[in-house]
Amino acid sequence: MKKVAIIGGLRIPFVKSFKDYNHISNQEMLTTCLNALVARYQLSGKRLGEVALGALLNRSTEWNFARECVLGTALDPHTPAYNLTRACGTSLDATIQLGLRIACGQIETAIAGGSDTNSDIPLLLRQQLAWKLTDLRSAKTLGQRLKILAAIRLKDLKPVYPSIVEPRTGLSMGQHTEKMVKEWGITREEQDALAYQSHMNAAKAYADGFFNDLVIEFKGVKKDTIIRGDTTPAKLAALKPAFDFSGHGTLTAGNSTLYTDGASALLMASEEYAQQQNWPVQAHLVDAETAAVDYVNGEGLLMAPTYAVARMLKRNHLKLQDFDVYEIHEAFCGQVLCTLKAWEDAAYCKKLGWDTPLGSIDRSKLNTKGGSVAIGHPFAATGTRILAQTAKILQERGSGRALVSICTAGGMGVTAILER
Ligand SMILES: CC(=O)SCCNC(=O)CCNC(=O)[C@H](O)C(C)(C)COP(=O)(O)OP(=O)(O)OC[C@H]1O[C@@H](n2cnc3c(N)ncnc32)[C@H](O)[C@@H]1OP(=O)(O)O
Repeated sequence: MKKVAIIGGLRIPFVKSFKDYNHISNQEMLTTCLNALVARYQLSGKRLGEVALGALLNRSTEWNFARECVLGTALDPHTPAYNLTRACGTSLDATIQLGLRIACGQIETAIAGGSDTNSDIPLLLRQQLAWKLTDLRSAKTLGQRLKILAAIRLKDLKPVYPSIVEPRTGLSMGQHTEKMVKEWGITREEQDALAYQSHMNAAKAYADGFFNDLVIEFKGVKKDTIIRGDTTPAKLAALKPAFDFSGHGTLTAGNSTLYTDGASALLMASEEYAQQQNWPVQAHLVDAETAAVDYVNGEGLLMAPTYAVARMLKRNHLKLQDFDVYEIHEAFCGQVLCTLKAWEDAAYCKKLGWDTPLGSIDRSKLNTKGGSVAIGHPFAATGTRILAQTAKILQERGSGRALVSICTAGGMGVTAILER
């Protein structure tokens, strides 16, 4: 197996939805990231082995989204590309799939990436109207057409908005997380403290220039807009619950990810190819694991990373404490805290196949440059956002091992180990 090198990643600023990137398409956002990678690594006219990209809120007419993005760049048009989605784990999964192909020697270099926007969403027609319009297309006579048109009702015209509600439970991600934090006894104060830390870490990373080469200007926006260096524990404590209005809700706009628009991409290569190109290697992708939970029958929706990490640690003969960097996607601060608490719980860890608890992590190593609550979470873009950040942290450290973990809708988890 060849060593899989992460060369570097970048992204456009992540912004609060319905504001700066109104009506900007996923394709434009992601193509911008690809073109920036092309310029940075002199890829103009070069054929890459493969490109894997994803967007969750994409139009059905953009069925060849990834290839269209590639054709919008200065890459050699002989570069193949394919769409891939695994909810919020999309671009981490794209990196893993491409990494496997690099490791097997099938390809030498690749780009993974993702994009999502709530400000240019694909609205759908109601199914009743869609069927009527399909029938209209195949109607043979004027009479048949008039009959179909006459059957269209005003209520048929109401559009269908995509929603992040689990179809099998009817609950949103936030409502599921409210259930999880109640099960694990995670308090509002703990969630707000993690949110505060996320904002402080991100604001400090910006002040230190950490994001200078990770975030490129787009549409006049130079930096992420969700990060609040001026937030305070008191401001966070004053926010009202956003998902549970019974008086017992603890998730708020402050300790949850806000709806976000953005895109990110990551260049990878085999170790040998990176050397030939004189590309400094930031880190190596060492292993990865995915998992799923039975949330329909009671498991916590966003707890699948607990399983994935437990399996990945066993396979690599590692302990949870054998990491210098922990990058855990903050879908909600509550979900991160449930995950950490579950790893400390002996009975739960038995279920994960461990005789002893996985134990605690050193919290000072967690999301040290800010997590998704502060930076934002454009669903499919988060994976390569986290990987680019993690690889750079490892490069700056000079050595070390990082754990990357993302929970996803549908009760899945995507996790990976990076080393330098
Ligand atoms: C696997 C996964 O990743 S699952 C996750 C998938 N993602 C989701 O489910 C998205 C969840 N997010 C949401 O549903 C929405 O963004 C919500 C409900 C959290 C918040 O929506 P909104 O109410 O529109 O948020 P908004 O940005 O307006 O914030 C509400 C208030 O909180 C304030 N606020 C938000 N964050 C902070 C902060 N860190 N500090 C201080 N105040 C804050 C805002 O200023 C605003 O105050 P205002 O009403 O006085 O202007």
